[in-house]
Amino acid sequence: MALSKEERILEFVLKNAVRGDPDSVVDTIDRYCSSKEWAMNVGNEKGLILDKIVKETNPSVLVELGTYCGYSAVRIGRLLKPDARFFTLEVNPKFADVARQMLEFAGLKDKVQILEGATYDIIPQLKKKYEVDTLDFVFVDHWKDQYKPDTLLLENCNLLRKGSVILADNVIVPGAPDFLKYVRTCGKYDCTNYLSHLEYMNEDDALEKAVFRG
Ligand SMILES: Oc1cc(-c2ccc(F)cc2)cc2nccnc12
Ligand SMILES: [Mg+2]
Repeated sequence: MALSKEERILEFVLKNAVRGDPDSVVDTIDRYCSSKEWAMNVGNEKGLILDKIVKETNPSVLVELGTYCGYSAVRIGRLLKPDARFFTLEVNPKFADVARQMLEFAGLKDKVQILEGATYDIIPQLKKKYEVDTLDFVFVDHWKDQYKPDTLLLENCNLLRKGSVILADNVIVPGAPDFLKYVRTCGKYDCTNYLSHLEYMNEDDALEKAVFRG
């Protein structure tokens, strides 16, 4: 069977990046996806904004919704303190398998836990099954129609506390209008928009930061 695009990206990393060096993994994925095949990684331009917000937050317990090939899991994982607990959720088994190998190659296997399944099944398990109290940081980068429902689920599962940071990718393209309207008007969040560009393209895109008021 021919390799999938995600497997081609992984193969390029295994051949061209430096094992155990997360920065080289991130740079190598960006090189492949900007020159050979576009893929929906957050990319380096929005990635630098993500880095800055992760560093400012310095999270101890965090979740990513949508792992894909593991690009942002490597990006975030490389900035975390040794005892941080980072869960990344992926519904597609093939993507989860690529991400698992990507994280292992980057040397982040023990820092990032990939949870395979639907966010609406896993989020309600975080407290009891994964011993999470509340979340310091959530990176939302999965299917746009899930952004608002999963934000409501995080609230209703009491996983957010005063200061919990939700950072959402793609609020312009593909866009998550119902999520944006909700976090900006419900009165529970302080919102900031970070205008940038769609990964590997010149098209506008943005990240939205929504800090829970508690
Ligand atoms: O960063 C992203 C970009 C796109 C995407 C696809 C096709 C286009 F034409 C433009 C943008 C989809 C995404 N789905 C899930 C998570 N992140 C995504
Ligand atoms: Mg995205």
